Amino acid sequence: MTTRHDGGPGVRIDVTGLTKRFGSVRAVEDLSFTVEPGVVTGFAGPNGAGKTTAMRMILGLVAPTSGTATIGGKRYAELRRPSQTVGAVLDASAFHPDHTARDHLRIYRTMGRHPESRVDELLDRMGLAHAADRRTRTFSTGMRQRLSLATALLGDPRVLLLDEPSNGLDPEGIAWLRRFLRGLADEGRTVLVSSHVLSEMQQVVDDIVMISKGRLVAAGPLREMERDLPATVLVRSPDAAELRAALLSAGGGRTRVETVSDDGLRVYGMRDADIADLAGSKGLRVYGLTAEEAGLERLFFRLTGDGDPAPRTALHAHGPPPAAVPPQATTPEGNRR
Ligand SMILES: Nc1ncnc2c1ncn2[C@@H]1O[C@H](COP(=O)(O)OP(=O)(O)OP(=O)(O)O)[C@@H](O)[C@H]1O
Repeated sequence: MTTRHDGGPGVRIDVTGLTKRFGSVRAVEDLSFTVEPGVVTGFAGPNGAGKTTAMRMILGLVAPTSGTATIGGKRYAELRRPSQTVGAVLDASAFHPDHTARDHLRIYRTMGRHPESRVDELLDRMGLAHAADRRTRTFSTGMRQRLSLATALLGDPRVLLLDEPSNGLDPEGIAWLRRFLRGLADEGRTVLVSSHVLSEMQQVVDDIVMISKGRLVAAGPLREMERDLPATVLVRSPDAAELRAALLSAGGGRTRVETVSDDGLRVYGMRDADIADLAGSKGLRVYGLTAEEAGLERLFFRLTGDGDPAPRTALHAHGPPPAAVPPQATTPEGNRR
């Protein structure tokens, strides 16, 4: 077993040929990937791609139609002390509204037979000590996410599976979550975190498993995938048609130009300064130039062949990103309520 981190033995997740059909719905189809310890692995894909179903199969909550998922070489049902091996958050809202944060953790602590000291330790670590005796009905989304994570960590598990943990978090909450996930990986843990917001995931993950319509699209280190993407520049110009012709003519076959809106072009294979110079020399107006980073969204759309996503950096041509979806009704220990 390998780990890219020095902090103790790591536990790998192996998913092999995993398939789940619900009647005629192919939720997960012949999915194979590994999740390594010591890094944060993003499980990315649009709504309905099959992320939750795959995670539920890894956790033994849904029986696969075929294929296997193992944690440290064992299926979930074969683990001797599951809550000391795997912590999971599939739903950050599954709390009894009248229980306090401390009540909640004490119940799960008792069920998992974890040391009593874990409750206060985790309330502290999650920044919830001040709210320990408040009823969870008064908790904000961010506080609920933190309490879910605390529950998942009660058994000090080496493996964490988190389904859309950034859902509903404000920018400060997302920044906290990023630091938290990085800390878990730095402790040598195996961290699989799903999200349908690819741009958000890009800032925290080391490895990525990308799925679409239940199938694997790509898997591997994010940096390597990004390297394969050509740099692009978004250009906003009221003379877009003329500029497009000039770019193609000057680029001599090395430059590709995509029309993204009435006055928006995406240019492949030419630097922003060269585009500005060319436009100036032809007397064409340019109102905006944005060098785009090789983003996960572009990678995803390129790999799935579904066309490029709406440009968000400069042109805002196609409206806001999709809304977050509510998580599923499952407790951190995986039992439906
Ligand atoms: N119990 C079920 N019965 C029938 N169909 C299901 C069931 N659970 C999931 N599905 C279907 O399987 C597909 C994958 O759903 P899943 O929730 O795993 O996707 P997801 O990637 O987690 O999406 P989201 O980001 O929206 O949560 C969807 O078409 C969904 O409707």
